[in-house]
Amino acid sequence: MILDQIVEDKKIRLKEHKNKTSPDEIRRMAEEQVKIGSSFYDALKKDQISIIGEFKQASPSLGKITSKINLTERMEEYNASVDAISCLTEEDHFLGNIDYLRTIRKQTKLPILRKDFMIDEYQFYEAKAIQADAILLIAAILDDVMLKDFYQLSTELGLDALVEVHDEREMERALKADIKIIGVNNRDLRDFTIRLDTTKRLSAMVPGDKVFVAESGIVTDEDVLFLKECHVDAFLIGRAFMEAEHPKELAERWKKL
Ligand SMILES: O=P(O)(O)OC[C@@H](O)[C@@H](O)c1c[nH]c2ccccc12
Repeated sequence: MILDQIVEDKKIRLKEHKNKTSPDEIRRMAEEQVKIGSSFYDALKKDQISIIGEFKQASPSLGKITSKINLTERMEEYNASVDAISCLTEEDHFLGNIDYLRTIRKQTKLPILRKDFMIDEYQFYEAKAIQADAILLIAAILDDVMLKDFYQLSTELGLDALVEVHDEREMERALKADIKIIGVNNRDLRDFTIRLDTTKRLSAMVPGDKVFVAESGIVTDEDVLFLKECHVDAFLIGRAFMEAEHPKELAERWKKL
């Protein structure tokens, strides 16, 4: 399964990162940071629907994504239209990098989500050191103990955690761990099929006080209308924004729909 491969490759990358910047050093860097970005949680919790705009240059399911605009142009559009940014930092399968997040940080005060496969404490200090405001926790690659420990560490570091689930069992685990921000990935990472109905199915389990995020496969007006019916608080949009000449126009239209 692709997820296993990504995690294996991540372990190798992690070693490289630790060799370059030692765990002691990264902790020190994390402690030194003054928060620049606003609150990820607050950005999604507000009454109106929120949009998280992603920066993603490739993925195992979509291959290489060609963008018509450069990163600076993209950030101008995002700054004027979305509520939070998601930046892929996974190198091998998504062609991400922590340097992209650093570049984005210089161009926005919007909250930034570090989108990666978090499997080691080191990555949380690193996220803090590069001035991310939030991190992603993927329930499918974490057992209950890791989920709880990483969630607690995030909170201690002042990082919001978006916990990603894909089925009822993972949703139950997230609810048991008392996670505040829950995302449903509509993409099945085992075969890459996309079903927006996943959000609809799981929405019934989510108590009203949670922040509920629909992720992946949101491309058309119909998709947006369908998900609004599911009472989500936010959409996470990658490909549609990456391929759009003017993501701002799309974001504005979708908010109003
Ligand atoms: O490009 P899309 O279909 O709009 O999807 C965005 C986002 O949901 C997707 O990139 C994503 C969701 N969960 C992830 C976990 C790891 C990497 C990437 C992801």
